Amino acid sequence: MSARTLAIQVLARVRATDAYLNVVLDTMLSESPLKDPRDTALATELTYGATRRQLALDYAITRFADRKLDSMEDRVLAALRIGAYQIFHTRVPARAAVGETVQALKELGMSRAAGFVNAILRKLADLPGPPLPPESDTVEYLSVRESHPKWLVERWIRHFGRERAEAMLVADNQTPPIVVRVNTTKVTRDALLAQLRDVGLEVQPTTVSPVGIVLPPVGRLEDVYGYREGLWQVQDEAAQLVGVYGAIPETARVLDACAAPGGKACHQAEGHEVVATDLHANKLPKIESEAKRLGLAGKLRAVAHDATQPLPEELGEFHAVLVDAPCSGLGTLRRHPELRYRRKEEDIGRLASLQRRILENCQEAVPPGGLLVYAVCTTEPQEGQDQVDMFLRSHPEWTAEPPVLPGVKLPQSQAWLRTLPGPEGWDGFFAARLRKLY
Ligand SMILES: C[S@@+](CC[C@H](N)C(=O)[O-])C[C@H]1O[C@@H](n2cnc3c(N)ncnc32)[C@H](O)[C@@H]1O
Repeated sequence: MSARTLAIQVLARVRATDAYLNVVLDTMLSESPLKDPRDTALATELTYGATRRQLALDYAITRFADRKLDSMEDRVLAALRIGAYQIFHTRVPARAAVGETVQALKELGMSRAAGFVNAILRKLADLPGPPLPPESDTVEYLSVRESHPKWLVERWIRHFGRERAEAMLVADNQTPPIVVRVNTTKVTRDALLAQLRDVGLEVQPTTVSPVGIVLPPVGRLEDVYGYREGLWQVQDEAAQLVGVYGAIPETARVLDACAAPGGKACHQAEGHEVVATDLHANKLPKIESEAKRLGLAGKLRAVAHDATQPLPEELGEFHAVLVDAPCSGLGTLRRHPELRYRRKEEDIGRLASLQRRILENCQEAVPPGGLLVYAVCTTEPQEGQDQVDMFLRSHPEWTAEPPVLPGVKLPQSQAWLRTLPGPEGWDGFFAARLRKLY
């Protein structure tokens, strides 16, 4: 199988089943591994790139197609998107992009559609660049140019201003760097940086997180130095900052109430005894296997539990609770490129209500003097700052208490930790550190 044949099948399956792109890609790559690692890299770039740019590619394809995109067979539309992506966004010469994509479709037994796809792709290849609406309509223009739904473009301009909103849209179309958190129970960051350089990797420390390392593009992460030994765990710099910002005292027993897949729970387990709960029992083995790989299994227990419901007594008492709540995920669109087309504006209010219920329930588990760290990987104030403001207004026994962290300069506005997608290269996160006074 070629990279393009696999890429067409991946996009077709994502469209047909509404599945996550990363899950389908990983499954298909393990079912039908490509022999050359360069083909794996190409299939990854084509599927992620064509999904990130999907709205703009569809805008171009629609110009030349004599039928509606919705009525096209999944593999035909996937081939058109993959072909158009190569033409507009890669160095593949246009002629090869068209020829190889049409060939891939034929290999899938779709010879009858090949002529149709060939004709459209050739017309796209003749264009000087991707077609765009007039700049006079800012929202429509940015929506197509950066491939985000109009409601989201409008919303970001309203919340963050045109300049920041544009930077966020652009950042969502970049491939994120691979960032790992050093397992400080096994190695220091300086020592791990030196060890990774010794094996020939060009690594850099993260600029703000004191425990992060940026890796260069690598093949399988499992083959990178230190993976098997549990010296690091993949985690975006902004997600690492949530753990750092939490600054939970060393002796505290910690509940991570929404823990899967376990990045923040394992971070906490480096210094604390942690109970990691999640609504979905099928997500617990991933948390457990990561804790085991990192040598933290003795410090972490994973349990299925709904965070809107009172905690079972047998889980014991906690000094601090982390609520990394289910959210709209709008701070992580570069990692989950299909999410921007699936999310609806109404989801934000629905998720904010769920977060509110989780927060209300989890605050009960914190004793006077204890901490609650609330975090969401979204850009939306309704799920972040507004949520916490509302909580504090109705709970005079709680206060926001930003940590004192000598030597760590956090991106912080007033009492909160907030990161936004943009040139800083990290995900969008919001976190608040709350103390129960009485
Ligand atoms: C943002 S993710 C947590 C990420 C995790 N803290 C990490 O750093 O790897 C939110 C998690 O909340 C879980 N979740 C959703 N509703 C929940 C509920 N009612 N109770 C507990 N967990 C829930 C989801 O299954 C999801 O794994």
